[in-house]
Amino acid sequence: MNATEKEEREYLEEIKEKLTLAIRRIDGDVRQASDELREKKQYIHEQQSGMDEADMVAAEQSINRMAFTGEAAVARKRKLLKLGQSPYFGRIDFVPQGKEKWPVYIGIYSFLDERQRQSLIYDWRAPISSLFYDYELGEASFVTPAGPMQGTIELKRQYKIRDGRMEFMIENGVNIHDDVLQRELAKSSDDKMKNIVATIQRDQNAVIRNETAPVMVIQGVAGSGKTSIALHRIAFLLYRFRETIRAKDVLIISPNKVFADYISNVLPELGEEHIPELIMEELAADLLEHQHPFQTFFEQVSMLLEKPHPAFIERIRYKSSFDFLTQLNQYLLYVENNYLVVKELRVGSTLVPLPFMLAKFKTFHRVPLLKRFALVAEEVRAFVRDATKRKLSNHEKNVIGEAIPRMFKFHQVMELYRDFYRWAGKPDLFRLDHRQRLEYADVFAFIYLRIRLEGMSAYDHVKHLLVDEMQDYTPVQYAVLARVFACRKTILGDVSQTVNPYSASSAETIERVFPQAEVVRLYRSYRSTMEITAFAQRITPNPNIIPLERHGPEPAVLHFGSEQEELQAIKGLIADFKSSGNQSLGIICKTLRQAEQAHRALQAEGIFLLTEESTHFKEGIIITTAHLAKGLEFDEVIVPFASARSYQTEVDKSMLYVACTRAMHQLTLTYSGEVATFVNS
Ligand SMILES: Nc1ncnc2c1ncn2[C@@H]1O[C@H](COP(=O)(O)OP(=O)(O)OP(=O)(O)O)[C@@H](O)[C@H]1O
Repeated sequence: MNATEKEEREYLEEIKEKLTLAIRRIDGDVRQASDELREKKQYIHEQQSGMDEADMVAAEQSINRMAFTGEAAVARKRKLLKLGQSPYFGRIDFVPQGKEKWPVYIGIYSFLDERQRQSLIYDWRAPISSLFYDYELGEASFVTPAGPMQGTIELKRQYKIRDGRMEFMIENGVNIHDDVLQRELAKSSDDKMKNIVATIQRDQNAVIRNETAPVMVIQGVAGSGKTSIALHRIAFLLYRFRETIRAKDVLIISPNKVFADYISNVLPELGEEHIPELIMEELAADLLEHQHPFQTFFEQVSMLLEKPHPAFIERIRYKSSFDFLTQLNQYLLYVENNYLVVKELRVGSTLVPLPFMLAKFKTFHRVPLLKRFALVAEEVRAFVRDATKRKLSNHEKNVIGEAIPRMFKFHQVMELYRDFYRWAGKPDLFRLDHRQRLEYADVFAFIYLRIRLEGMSAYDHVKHLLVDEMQDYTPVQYAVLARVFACRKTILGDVSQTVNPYSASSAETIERVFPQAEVVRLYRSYRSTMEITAFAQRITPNPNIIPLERHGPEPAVLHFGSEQEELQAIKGLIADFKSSGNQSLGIICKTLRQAEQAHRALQAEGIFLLTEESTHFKEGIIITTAHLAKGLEFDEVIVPFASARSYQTEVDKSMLYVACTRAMHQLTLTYSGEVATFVNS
């Protein structure tokens, strides 16, 4: 051990000591708070009879305050305990111009020596911590609340501290990030998504710390860290704007419950509370007030995979186009200009003249059309009241209330939605599914019409919206999101990983809906070995992808005489996996039917079947579909039934690409008959 390392180890012990003391102090505070709380409750209980309402309110407030202080102390203690395990991961010695050297240790949370009023550990989100991510040795600057601060970085170190013990320390080198990154990526993954604070890369840091973009669109290749970055960005914004945004003010829209569960660890690991999340279908059901049953996205994709009917594809294709949104908007104009015929109105002996009626409709022209009638009716009632100089009877009120909506051709948004297809000259493109539900492609278009015609304010409280898997949402869906969520947004995805190529959106499409968006493109891929990335590139090429230099076995493509033989061989692969040291294995099929078939054959091997109904991510060996595996990753992936018979269409190709890009270290495809042509191309 050299002198520097010895010094650092001693310093680590010192910090741990200080953390232990701080924890003890908190324990004391918590004990005191709980004693006081008990005493206060006792006092109130005894004095209750003599207290008036104001006393009771004051007592309740003081109890709440005490409880809050107690809870805050407990939360702080939890953070300090975690810091005790791994207090910091980086250090820079920064010398601001004309000032003394400033050693800055950076950790997952901040730690202040309260007695000396000195920061011992800086939160990774603090302004000064950006130096660690953005610069090597030499000149550097960061932005403080008082303006930019220039200086020089004289030293940069990285540490891996686990269970309070220093595992390694890396000094100054130009590639210090790469060394640690390589070690991190070579590890096996056994669990849910993890935080990456110690190895955030410069381009990723720029996205995380962007404070200005009203809409941030991250288009990144498979494994480029999009989801990780987006979650770190939320943690950053919660820190930076802690006075105005709380965890409960953020909303994550995820593709499914398993994914939501898979990512649910990251923010708590970063010390933030749980963030509310919804899956797209839940949002849709909520916006439809649970009144219109509809097909799910999974069901739509399953139909495309199992029975790809041309008319069904045509409906999806049309409703996923930007033109469709334009036509809906044109139709709304047409409705305004043609379906509302304002007339004069006779109420008893009073005539409400046409100019009055027109003027009132004009006054409310910004109000959604179907909401205007009630407002105009109020005005008309006032007019008649003034004219007759008496109160109106209920009958007269009702006459007015009913007569005005009658000036409009339709009453239900569903009638208008059907009419849209007649107007567009495409009546065949609207169909309910075999269970009389809306097809998935219609859900957001119908919601869009509802919002435009009836208004909506259900999600005004959301201050930041995160949308993952953006490629799977259509322009109409984005138009709905834009209207429902007026807040800032982070939208991320990869157009190569669409599960439905007929309805895929690229960053460019999203830019058309959000012209104010800042688009960032990420090409470095961190997840897979170069061999796996090269293999996946043969399925869906992307010349821009930059795989991180990390090697592993070549992906294997194994041929068998029959499906039985194939499944028998997979049992052998599972046994190999169990003795390999790898911790997670994903067996990823094209369809649920295939996954169920494989599950039946492999059940004895302790495999968990993940389906659309699953709500939790499972560790170990999982069998699932490519659609559900999207966003997840495994040390090892097996793709069964990778035959030409099974993988034929564009949708199939997307599925194969998604399945292969889930593998971090090892990938095996098995098939019987002919191998899928996408694999050979
Ligand atoms: N800077 C980094 N340091 C360490 N690991 C990283 C970094 N960036 C990404 N990773 C790792 O790369 C893997 C892929 O990250 P993530 O799932 O966020 O990517 P993604 O772009 O959302 O992937 P996909 O679109 O393929 O689902 C994860 O294991 C993540 O921890």
